[in-house]
Amino acid sequence: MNMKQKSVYQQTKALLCKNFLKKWRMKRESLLEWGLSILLGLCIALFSSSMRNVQFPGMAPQNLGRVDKFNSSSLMVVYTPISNLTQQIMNKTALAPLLKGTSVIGAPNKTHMDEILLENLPYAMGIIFNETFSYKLIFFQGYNSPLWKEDFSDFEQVEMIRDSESLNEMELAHSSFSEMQTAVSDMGLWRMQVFAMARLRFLKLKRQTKVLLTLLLVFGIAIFPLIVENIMYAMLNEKIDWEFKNELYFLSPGQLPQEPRTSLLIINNTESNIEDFIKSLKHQNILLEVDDFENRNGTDGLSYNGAIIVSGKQKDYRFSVVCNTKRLHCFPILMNIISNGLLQMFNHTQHIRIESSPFPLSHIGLWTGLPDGSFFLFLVLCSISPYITMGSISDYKKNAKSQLWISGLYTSAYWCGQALVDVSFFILILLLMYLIFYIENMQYLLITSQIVFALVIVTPGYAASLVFFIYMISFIFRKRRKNSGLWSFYFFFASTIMFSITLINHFDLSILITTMVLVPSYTLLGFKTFLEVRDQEHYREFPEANFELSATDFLVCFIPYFQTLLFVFVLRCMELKCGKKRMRKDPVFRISPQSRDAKPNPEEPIDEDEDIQTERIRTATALTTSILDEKPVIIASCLHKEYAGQKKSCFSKRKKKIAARNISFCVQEGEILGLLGPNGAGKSSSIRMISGITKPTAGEVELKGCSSVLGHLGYCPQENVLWPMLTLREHLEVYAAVKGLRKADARLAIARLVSAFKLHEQLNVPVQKLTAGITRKLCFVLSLLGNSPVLLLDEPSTGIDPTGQQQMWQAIQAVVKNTERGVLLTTHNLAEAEALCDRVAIMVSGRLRCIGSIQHLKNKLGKDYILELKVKETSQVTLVHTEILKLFPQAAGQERYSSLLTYKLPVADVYPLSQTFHKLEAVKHNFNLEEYSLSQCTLEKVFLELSKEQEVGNFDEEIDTTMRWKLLPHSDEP
Ligand SMILES: Nc1ncnc2c1ncn2[C@@H]1O[C@H](COP(=O)(O)OP(=O)(O)OP(=O)(O)O)[C@@H](O)[C@H]1O
Repeated sequence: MNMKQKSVYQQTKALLCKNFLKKWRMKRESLLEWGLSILLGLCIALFSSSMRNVQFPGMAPQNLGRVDKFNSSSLMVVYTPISNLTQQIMNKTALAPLLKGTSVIGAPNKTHMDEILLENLPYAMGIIFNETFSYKLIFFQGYNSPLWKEDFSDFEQVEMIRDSESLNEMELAHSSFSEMQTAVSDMGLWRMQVFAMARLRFLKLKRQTKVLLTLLLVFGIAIFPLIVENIMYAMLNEKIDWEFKNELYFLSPGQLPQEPRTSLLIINNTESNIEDFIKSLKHQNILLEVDDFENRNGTDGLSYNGAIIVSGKQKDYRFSVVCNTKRLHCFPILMNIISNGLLQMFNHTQHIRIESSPFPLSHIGLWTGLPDGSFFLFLVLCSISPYITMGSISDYKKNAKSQLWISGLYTSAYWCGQALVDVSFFILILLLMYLIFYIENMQYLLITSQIVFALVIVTPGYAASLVFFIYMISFIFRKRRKNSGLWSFYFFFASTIMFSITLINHFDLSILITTMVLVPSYTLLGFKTFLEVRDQEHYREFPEANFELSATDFLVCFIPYFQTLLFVFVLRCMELKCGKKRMRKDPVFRISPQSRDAKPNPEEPIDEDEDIQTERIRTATALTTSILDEKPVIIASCLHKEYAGQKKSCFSKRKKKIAARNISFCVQEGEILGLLGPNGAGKSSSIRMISGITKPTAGEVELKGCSSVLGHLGYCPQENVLWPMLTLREHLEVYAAVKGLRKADARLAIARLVSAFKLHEQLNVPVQKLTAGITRKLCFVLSLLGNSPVLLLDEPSTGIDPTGQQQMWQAIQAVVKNTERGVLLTTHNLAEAEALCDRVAIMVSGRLRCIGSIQHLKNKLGKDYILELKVKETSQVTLVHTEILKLFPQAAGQERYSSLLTYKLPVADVYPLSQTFHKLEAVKHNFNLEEYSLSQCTLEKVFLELSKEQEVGNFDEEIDTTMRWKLLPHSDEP
């Protein structure tokens, strides 16, 4: 084989292996599920051989008035500050139809504006323009403010005005939520959340065609033996059911001889006339041969199929029948002829018919009395529940559960809401199975009102116990795959084993009840068996009377209820031990918010800049202060996070990955803090620790309002945590209910957010069909819903178009400004940070590198100059480098590509610029440079350079601090 062939062969082999592995991993789960279902099907043979989108009520149309009906002729608009731009904006704004006749006045500053506003109270409104993108509108409460406007059409001519309206909408929406939410009690909120979770579960179940198809398949398997039995029974009945008619062996009068029929021989041994009997036989349409003279005794010769010998006296006949041994059914026919003859003699009009029927094959009864197919039906019924109730595993894996908890969902509300739908659905399936069982066994069943009552008690209990049992299993295996097929098989297997144990022990009641208690899937079948046993016991004593259930019998019906209570309790304990940090005190599970216990940070901060040290001290002080008003909204103190890294080989030690090192910062009320940093710097880890999703290895987090009723967070995670089958509207409605917004409030809040973010067209589209940008917007909008005192936004604007980003920025500013809320925002977009953040912190390799206002960072890091030189001949590079260091002794070399040299020059080296350029011109001339450039260092450049500190692989062990970029010393002069 030559090299080329060999290579093609190897490539093909590799491709085949890759494809096989890929396909195998992709299909493994479905294979498991379907495979096990088929396995379940195979058990049939073994066994028998052994024995809309539902909408909340649509939004009620609200006539809230129109903007152009807004009586503004007497209104005065005062704006500040006065600049060319603000004047232009206001002139344009004054042309808008709704401001027709309104006087627009400029005020040099805020104090001046307030004076004018007070003089003209209440017919005045103020506009304060900010430096960046936004401006603030000031209205006197209750007067003239265009609060409830849904119609934005008039605004489309002036984009600026429309934006301000959305901004205003957002502010108003948020200020109104605080009043609404306090009105919802703990139990009221719990109920709302339960219904929201039930609705969520119902929608998911309804739209998961795979689950429904699997259920249908299992259901089909369950009733398959019954169907087969019935078909076989019908076929056998049709073929074998036949009547033993006289014509089978005997000729009719006047009929020609025809094999195997003969005439019927009557031998009269009575010595008298038997005319009455003969007459009655003639009515049966049989050709008779009567021997009155005792010529024949009926036993000799094969010329007759049968003979009746009559003896005795008149009216006291005795009959003997003689049959041809080759005619199998002749005896019953002769018996029937005699019987009907006698009936005729006694003037009875009816006559007896005899039929041959097969043994009822479809009802080969086990000695419990349960027929085969029906018994199998019950067994499969026990194992159907995992297909319905294991949805919480996917919620856990997709982080949807964490997201709901962060949004304030009570743990118990999550499980109870799910159970509400799962239990009802399971009861429905049970009832359907009962119906099938009843139809199948109608003639054998003993149904009394007491049995029906017992079933009515036991069925919901059984459904609830099995559902909570599976919730427990789902919680334990929440990090694994959803092996519903496997669990279904285990349930089937366990029930079969339990039945065998009770069978071996001759249905001993104590053993039966023990197995019912120990194996929840067997409880129903056990109860059925229990009824059978009680029936048999009763029948032995009183064969005639119907058996009735005693009070102790009814106690057995409550076994599943005890199991349910036990499972709910275990679930609660597991949630308490391993669940997420709770934001609120659960009114049902009685779990209190977990105290964020502080573990001391092992690392001492080293080589930290002054601003980081100041922030650390500020954070420590804020943590210990007892004055609530001075408490920041977010306090992150000495946060440290270590992840267990991957092993390089099975013998090597697992290296830890440090994502955050001793981070301290706080966010004040009304502040937006931007957290910047390169990929893998530890931003998301920090935000996850603050939200409570991840537990810090060391350090402490304190959030405002976390132990109060409003203790939930507005969190927009980096990945979109959504349910693909649900529509945008359904997501908003579910989260609104979780956050405790009443229906009317939720409707209003949703309408406002939808119109502010222009999501009308996507309202009823399932998330899986939305574009990435819209999906991201939805995640952001969900975090805005409700009155969250803390907003944690992890790269919210990723994938959103510039218009959407602006809407988002305005919304963030609107919810924060002049409120008690604080926002922590991570972003890679420096423009976003500049537009939004009051302060910015830059993280590199898990450490905070600098923190402060944008201006502070610019002053601190962005003052140096960047010198770039491109040489024509690479041999000149060393010479040029030496020359530059000679001319600018403080120059710091940056990256070097073959012919491109980059230096960072401190301001002191550069000024005066004329001299610098003179020197550079000389270098260009002497060293034959292609080109050179000298430019100021931007914030972006600083960010990029700080990012370079983060070397790949730093996280496995300690950071190599020798690799750190040393900032040049800078002077305070400009
Ligand atoms: N669950 C985890 N297990 C192990 N390592 C993790 C885990 N989560 C994050 N890391 C590691 O921790 C480091 C910090 O990750 P993190 O997601 O916090 O960075 P980031 O700054 O948010 O990055 P990006 O900007 O890409 O979102 C990374 O090296 C990452 O690989």
